[in-house]
Amino acid sequence: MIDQNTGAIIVGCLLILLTTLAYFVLTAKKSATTSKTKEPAVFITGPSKSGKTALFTLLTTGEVRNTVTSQDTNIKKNYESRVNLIDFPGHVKLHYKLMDALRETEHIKGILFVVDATIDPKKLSETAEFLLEILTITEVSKEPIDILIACNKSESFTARPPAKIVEALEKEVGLTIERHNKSLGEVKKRADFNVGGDDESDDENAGFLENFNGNTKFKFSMLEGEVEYMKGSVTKKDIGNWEEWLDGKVSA
Ligand SMILES: Nc1nc2c(ncn2[C@@H]2O[C@H](COP(=O)(O)OP(=O)(O)OP(=O)(O)O)[C@@H](O)[C@H]2O)c(=O)[nH]1
Repeated sequence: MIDQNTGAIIVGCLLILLTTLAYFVLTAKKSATTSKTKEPAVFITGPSKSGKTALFTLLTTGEVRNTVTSQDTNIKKNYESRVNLIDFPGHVKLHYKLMDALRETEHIKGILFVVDATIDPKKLSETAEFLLEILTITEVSKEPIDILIACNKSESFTARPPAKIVEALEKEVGLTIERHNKSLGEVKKRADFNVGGDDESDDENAGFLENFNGNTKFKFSMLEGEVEYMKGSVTKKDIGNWEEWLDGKVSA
């Protein structure tokens, strides 16, 4: 038989135990969602089949190897004893992996955005949308993040000059911003009509995108982060310019 006092003590102990347990579970959950990765990183990204994994392999092994479409990230920890070099898959359905990493990494030293220079500039709209998606995060980060548009496959006779590719990308990014701001404007008008003038938008990217109104042509030079472009060829191991850019970012 347990007397009344012993019962009260047991219940008290159980309550303390449960409260402590709940506290630890909640704190662990909170820190898991708010803490950012502290290790500095350089990201390799860009559309599918542009040669990202081939470049990652060349940078990390010095060899040109056959690659297959990636479904997951490739990571080289302590690249040049300084940063994590991470290659992200290019498929649209896997872009979230990059977006999550962009939000969760505290020190992004630079982004190598690899494009296929042989692609018809008229078919760059998806690539521009992807780049804009990246910019909406990198441009509002504490430190501006620099981007290298690495125009790969330049040894091919169908490759276009990097300046042409960048010009086409700027145009497409500008058009995407216009479309976005126009539809946002329409949503706002409807909201004003319905609720009598609420200026607040729940679109987290609106602030950045609204900086660019229809009167100004979008240019990469308008951005906080520096956007450079250089040609190269992984197959021909002609990546000296990109490596120089990378060295600059890694040692900054
Ligand atoms: N001609 C040419 N082909 C290249 C070059 N670099 C890569 N490739 C080829 O392009 C194809 C795609 O290369 P990957 O490295 O797998 O492309 P990726 O960007 O990682 O593609 P995802 O994994 O789909 O995102 C492969 O067949 C490579 O051999 C290059 O400099 N010149």
